[in-house]
Amino acid sequence: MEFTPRALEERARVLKEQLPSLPVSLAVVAGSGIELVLPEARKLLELAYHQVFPFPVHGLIGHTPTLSFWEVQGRGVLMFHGRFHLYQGYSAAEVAAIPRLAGLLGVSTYILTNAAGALVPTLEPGSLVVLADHLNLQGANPLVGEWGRWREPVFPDMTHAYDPDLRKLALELARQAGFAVQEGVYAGVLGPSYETPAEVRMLAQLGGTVVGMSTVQEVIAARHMGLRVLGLSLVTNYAAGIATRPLSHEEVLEAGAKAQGKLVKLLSELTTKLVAA
Ligand SMILES: O=P(O)(O)O[C@@H]1C[C@H](O)[C@@H](CO)O1
Ligand code: HPA
Repeated sequence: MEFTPRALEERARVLKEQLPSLPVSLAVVAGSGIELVLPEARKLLELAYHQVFPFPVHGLIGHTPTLSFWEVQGRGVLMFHGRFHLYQGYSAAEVAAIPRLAGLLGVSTYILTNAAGALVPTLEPGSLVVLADHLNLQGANPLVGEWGRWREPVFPDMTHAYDPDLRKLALELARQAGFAVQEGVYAGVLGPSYETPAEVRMLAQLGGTVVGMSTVQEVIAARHMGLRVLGLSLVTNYAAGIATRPLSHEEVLEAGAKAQGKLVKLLSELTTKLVAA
């Protein structure tokens, strides 16, 4: 059955009745191999994705697909553990369901994390990249057809897709914590095969800093919903040709798990600041 705006709106209506009645301001999405928690907050509820999304959910190693609801200073924070990827066979509309649902539930700020490969040799695995922009090289857009007509604007501006104030705040907090961090451009490819060394050279020449297989559809949909977006890439590996050994998803998951402490700390501080603002 086709996934329609009506189906998502209906699901959001039902979820609003199930979720604790706190004003929700923030949603956070965890990328591959990244287990996110908010150490200073209280988890009030957890729902499996098949209870949350009105389309069939099939998983991928590295993801425990659940939505958790946290209370931070009397406000609600949604955490989406795992995302939908085009390469898994999900449509662009399904991939974009997370930010759209978050928007319907009242979220105004959308923070996404992902695991990504470094396109430049100076960017070491384990470091963080605050996304300043992206290249959508996935050959898809979540606003095509009915979803684009769902709400205004039909042609959303993407000049400041990644919110300048949120970027500044994330950079400041990461630097204060002593993390290796820089701003960069996310080259979003379809996958699931990793890039060839020639593709990696091309992506770097196009202006990419990191490469990954997610993020761009979500960001387009989030901007269409009017959400402020912050994107954080955890560099899990050097991209092909820069890396000295073949790439594997297991390695990406392992590296993600090893460095996720940084993201947990940064997100915890960001959340506290943003919820209080
Ligand atoms: O969901 P993210 O973008 O973190 O997942 C990355 C990109 C691919 O799905 C996978 C490749 O190993 O990890
Ligand atoms: O090197 C990569 N390429 C594409 N996607 C990725 N996700 C993690 N690492 C990579």
